[in-house]
Amino acid sequence: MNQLSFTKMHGLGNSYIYVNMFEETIPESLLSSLAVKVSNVNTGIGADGMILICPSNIAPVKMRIFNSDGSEGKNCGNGLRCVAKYVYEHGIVQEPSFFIETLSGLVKADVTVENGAVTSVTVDMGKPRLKRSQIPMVGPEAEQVVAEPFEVDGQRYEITAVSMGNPHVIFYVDDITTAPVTTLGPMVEKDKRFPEGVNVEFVEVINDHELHFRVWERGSGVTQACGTGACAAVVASVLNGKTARDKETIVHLAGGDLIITWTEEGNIRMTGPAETICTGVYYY
Ligand SMILES: N[C@@H](CCC[C@H](N)C(=O)O)C(=O)O
Repeated sequence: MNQLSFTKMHGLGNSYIYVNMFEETIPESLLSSLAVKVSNVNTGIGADGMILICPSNIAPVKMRIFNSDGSEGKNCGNGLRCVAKYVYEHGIVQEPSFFIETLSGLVKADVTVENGAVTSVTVDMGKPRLKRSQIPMVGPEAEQVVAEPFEVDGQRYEITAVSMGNPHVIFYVDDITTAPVTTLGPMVEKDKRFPEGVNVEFVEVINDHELHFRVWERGSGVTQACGTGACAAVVASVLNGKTARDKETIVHLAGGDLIITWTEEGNIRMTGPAETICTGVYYY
């Protein structure tokens, strides 16, 4: 039987099983099925997926994220803050500001440390990608998808699509408590117009710097929070004239709040917490 040391961490309730690949070895062919197994709440550890903290040739560390269905994502906002906490607290990095490699590029993390523990992390998530071909979504490649009519099951909606290195689609709702997260979410996640699938977000605008947010994540379903999704919601809200550019926006997720700014220079800055739940050994 194989065994694996792990750390379970969460960012606003979006939990993953973190594996330190500086010390562990897992064959590439097992990663997807292992993510499914460890995520299972009954027969595994229970999480929204698995995140690998890996050596990198271009940064101090590389993050790989697997959803609970075993699919590999290209980015994860809550995961980045947890990886930043892990590598700082485990001495893999010594400076409070450092780069993390992801499958969608390099991002920069700045940790806030109190009594040796990381309490909050700001990540410069880079620039949102707005062309249809970059989401990706079928249709005219160079066009943006902003307040575009979108029909599902005979019902008409309006969508805005944003890539934060991974695909997001935003639906505005009048009341977040009745948002059709578990009904519309899974239908849109696998809609053919999004050839790589999509993370589906529901947003209620409170005012020009505050949003309510719920999510159906590609590959994981309902989660308490999605960092890249919250960044995408802020971008969508600026594009739709609902919130201001270059101003801090508070995004209220099911698991707590993120503070996000789409800066004048074009990058997205996200600040929020990262927490360690437990460590252990998993047998497989
Ligand atoms: N929870 C994440 C996003 C995880 C990946 C996503 N489900 C995908 O497949 O793109 C976040 O905090 O950003």
